[in-house]
Amino acid sequence: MSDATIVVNGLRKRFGPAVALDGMSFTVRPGQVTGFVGPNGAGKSTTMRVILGLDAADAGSALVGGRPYRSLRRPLGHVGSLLDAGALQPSRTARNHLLWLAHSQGLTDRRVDAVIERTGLRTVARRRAGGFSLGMRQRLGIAAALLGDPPVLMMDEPFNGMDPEGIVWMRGLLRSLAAEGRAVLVSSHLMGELQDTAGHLVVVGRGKVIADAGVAELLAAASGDRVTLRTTASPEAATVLTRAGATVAAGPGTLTITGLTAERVVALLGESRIPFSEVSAHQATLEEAYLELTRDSVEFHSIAGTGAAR
Ligand SMILES: Nc1ncnc2c1ncn2[C@@H]1O[C@H](COP(=O)(O)OP(=O)(O)OP(=O)(O)O)[C@@H](O)[C@H]1O
Repeated sequence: MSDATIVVNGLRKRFGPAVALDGMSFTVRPGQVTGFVGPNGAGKSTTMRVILGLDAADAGSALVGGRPYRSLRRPLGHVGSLLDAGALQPSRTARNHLLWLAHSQGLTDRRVDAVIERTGLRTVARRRAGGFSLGMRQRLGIAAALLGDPPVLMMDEPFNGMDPEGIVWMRGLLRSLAAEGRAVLVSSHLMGELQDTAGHLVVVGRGKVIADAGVAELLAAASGDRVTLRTTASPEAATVLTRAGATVAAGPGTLTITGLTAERVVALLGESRIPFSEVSAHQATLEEAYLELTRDSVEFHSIAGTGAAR
């Protein structure tokens, strides 16, 4: 799918004195889920609105499959989006809402039934959307986004309001949409939602990109080279490992070692016949990696955290 890219280049946007976008640039590639994350007010929604032509940027460009959204004749066939799941006519049934959208874009009733099936809405398709829970509205919004079978998908906080079963379902759906070769951009606040789903992360703060990298790469960088060791012979272990060049810090019941790999630690302890019950390389979570990256970009730190509560 060569149309499956989003290219955002140098976007700037002010709302009065507030700078919403300050040179936002990134590319969303096909075949993987790209997580779009950052603190409140970082500019995620504004970026998505500019990509969809709902807000005009003061400078820069945003292209979907190489073209500005506004130049697309049948946009649903190029990009599907979920921005505000509340935006629907409450008296229409879910199916009628989708039929109305489909007919406005020259799409068939068969597409409507296909997306109802794919989003698990079959049993409620003839119910009025006004009575839907937020999670069901999200599914309906996603059904609408999929109507035109677009190569590009963009979703603003699709996990919002979903119960745990819905979250698991959503992760699977996002992964399968990406596996079909689509470019999938998903904003989220909760890193746990994106762990095991996103292959790539675009981390933003204060209107620009802070990090743009593969998830594996970010996790490796955040994990550092720390190794945890559990042993009943701490002093002996510390002596051997320090002599081999490591820095050793004692924690509750464990030693934390930097400067040696877990394999090397095991080998050194074995050579010196020092007993141990655990040697493990520290594996950061996506949330730890994210918090580390965005530490300087959060608009409102908690008062206790800044030491200002005196
Ligand atoms: N219509 C608007 N009028 C005035 N200011 C706006 C408007 N839309 C966005 N902003 C401001 O632009 C900045 C970026 O907001 P945006 O909603 O894009 O961030 P976000 O990353 O999506 O935040 P959140 O995670 O809270 O949804 C914020 O400072 C916000 O207050």
